[in-house]
Amino acid sequence: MTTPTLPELRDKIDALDRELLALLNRRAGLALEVGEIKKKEGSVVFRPEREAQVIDGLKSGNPGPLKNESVAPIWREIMSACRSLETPTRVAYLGPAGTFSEEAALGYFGSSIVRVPCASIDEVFRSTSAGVADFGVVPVENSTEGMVARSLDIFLTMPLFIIGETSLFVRHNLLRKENALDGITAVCAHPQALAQCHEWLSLHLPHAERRPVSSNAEGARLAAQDPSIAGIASTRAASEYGVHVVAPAIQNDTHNRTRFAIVTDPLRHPAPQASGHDCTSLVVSVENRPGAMYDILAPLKKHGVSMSRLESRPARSGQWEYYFFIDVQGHPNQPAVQTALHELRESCAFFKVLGTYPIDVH
Ligand SMILES: O=C(O)C(=O)C[C@]1(C(=O)O)C=C[C@@H](O)C=C1
Repeated sequence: MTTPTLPELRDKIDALDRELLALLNRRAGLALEVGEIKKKEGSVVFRPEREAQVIDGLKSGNPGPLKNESVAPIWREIMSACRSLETPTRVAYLGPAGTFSEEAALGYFGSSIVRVPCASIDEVFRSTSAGVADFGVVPVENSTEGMVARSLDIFLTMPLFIIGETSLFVRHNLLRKENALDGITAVCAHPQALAQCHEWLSLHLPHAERRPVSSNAEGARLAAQDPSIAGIASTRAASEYGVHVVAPAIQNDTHNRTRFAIVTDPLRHPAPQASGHDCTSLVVSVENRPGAMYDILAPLKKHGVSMSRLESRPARSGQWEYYFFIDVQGHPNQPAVQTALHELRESCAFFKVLGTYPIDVH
């Protein structure tokens, strides 16, 4: 048997690509029909639970050699393109172009979206609440630095609902106009990025001022204007602002990940239905009394509901009272979850469901 030549193999790839394109167009046609039905019903287009099920189903039946981790990004893009035929999806995130929040938004919704870059996390929440955007993408937790306090505080007051989550490996790079470390007097980046890189900064730029700015992309933009300033941002931001990566991967933790929540206005978008692999996020507060914490955890144990996260934030009452942010596995339409939440609510001074959504599929 003769091995095929490069041109022969490429001809075969071209033929398959034409078949794939024809199939994708048939899929897009079906999505358009689905869109018509939704328009008649007056129901929403974006269905995170359905998208999670599509990806889960394909991954579990994937015969390879395509790697399973390639399946989710490919189908997110396909569904993003199909979704955009049904209706535009406007997504707010902490901008400007080149931020990790933008990367998270594109990773979750795919690139066929209308981008709504915002100047601050507060503005992401406000734009989503005011209907300037359909969805907002906000950082909630970092594997090195812990919770993003500002996001959690806003969750307490804003009537927004979490409908999804996504997480991103965050590789921080030192960016500068000149390709050298000499002469850097200030490093401009988001406070979280400065904290996530403090070990490298202390070792290599101990005398440079660490100047917090509104986003890492803003730091990259400032670095592009002034050679005495360095920024800390992604390689995407480096090419966006035309600066050098002077030192790659300077974060303290090589496995540095940030988790983002996808939020929406519950009056315009219903909570996702159960996908089979779901998470429910809550915030509760309890009176400052013995056994209060036990009362929170007991209903979960009693009904076999797993808790995947527990964070506390001071309630700012001056009384050493706290809000607890809790993630439990499951969807409130499952009887065990429903009963556990009901019992939990009884023992809490404050109880709010922040959202229920499919667990991030990679
Ligand atoms: O199944 C639907 O409801 C669709 O609109 C189709 C589709 C898809 O492309 O598969 C697109 C958008 C939704 O978020 C979910 C899935």
